[in-house]
Amino acid sequence: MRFEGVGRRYGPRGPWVLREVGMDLPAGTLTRVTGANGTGKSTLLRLAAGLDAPGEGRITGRPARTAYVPERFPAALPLTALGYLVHLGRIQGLDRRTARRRAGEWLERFGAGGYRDTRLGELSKGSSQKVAVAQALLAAPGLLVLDEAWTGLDTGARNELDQAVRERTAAGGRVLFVDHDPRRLAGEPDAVWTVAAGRVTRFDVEPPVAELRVHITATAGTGVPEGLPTAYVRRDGDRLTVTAAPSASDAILRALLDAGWHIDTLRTGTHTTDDESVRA
Ligand SMILES: Nc1ncnc2c1ncn2[C@@H]1O[C@H](COP(=O)(O)OP(=O)(O)OP(=O)(O)O)[C@@H](O)[C@H]1O
Repeated sequence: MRFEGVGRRYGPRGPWVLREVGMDLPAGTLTRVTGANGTGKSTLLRLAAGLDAPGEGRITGRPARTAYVPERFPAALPLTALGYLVHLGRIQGLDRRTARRRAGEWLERFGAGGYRDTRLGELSKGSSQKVAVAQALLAAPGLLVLDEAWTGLDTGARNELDQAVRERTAAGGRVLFVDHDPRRLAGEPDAVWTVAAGRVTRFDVEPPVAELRVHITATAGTGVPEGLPTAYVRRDGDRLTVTAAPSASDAILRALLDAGWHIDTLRTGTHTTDDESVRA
């Protein structure tokens, strides 16, 4: 699936919210979209899901089965949770038995099995969100679009949705998501795209966001030990500063002590771009 020169504005004379978007969504991949509030993330996701059409450019290769979960779920329908899911499953091409079985399974997975016969309007916000997510997963979509879909879910259901996302990509589906929590599926996306000033640009790797780091300073040694685990090393006179992930600290301390260094300080902090500028 591909965006080619896609632009979108609201109203014929409105400002362009997005312009010249060129984005690939290959089968079997997880794609994250980031960006500040109001930059156009939801607009991009609605375009991807086909709920909104580009004002210019085109989107090709969208899978026939596409599902979308918004942050807020319109629950004012006179149906029970199960009735609603079966109805949507039928619309998505499932036979009634399969729709009923899968609806029950997804409600159970998200811890909402007890609400299957509850009317949508009587569900709490969290339970409504579980129904919204179940609705999107029912028919194993080739494209799953999640716009802050974790909001309002309890921890168990959030983990279950993470797992469902992994299952979708493993089965060859595409998953496109926005979430305010930078730890959501951290390290798992195949691509991260950022929306800013109407443009959508790709990061090749997910930028570390406030990642915890250990900073070790040492003196009185001679050479920098070889083969330090992935670390940024800065030499400043006879002082060495090593910055790395906390999981690497034992190995780094051992290597420095073995090489005759004296450890002065060890502190933890968050990742800063300064660390990158001193990459050894
Ligand atoms: N239906 C609409 N009519 C007019 N303007 C809209 C409409 N939907 C969005 N916009 C405008 O388009 C811009 C991008 O909105 P969008 O909701 O896509 O951003 P977002 O990055 O998802 O924001 P947030 O992080 O706050 O959810 C905003 O300036 C918004 O006011």
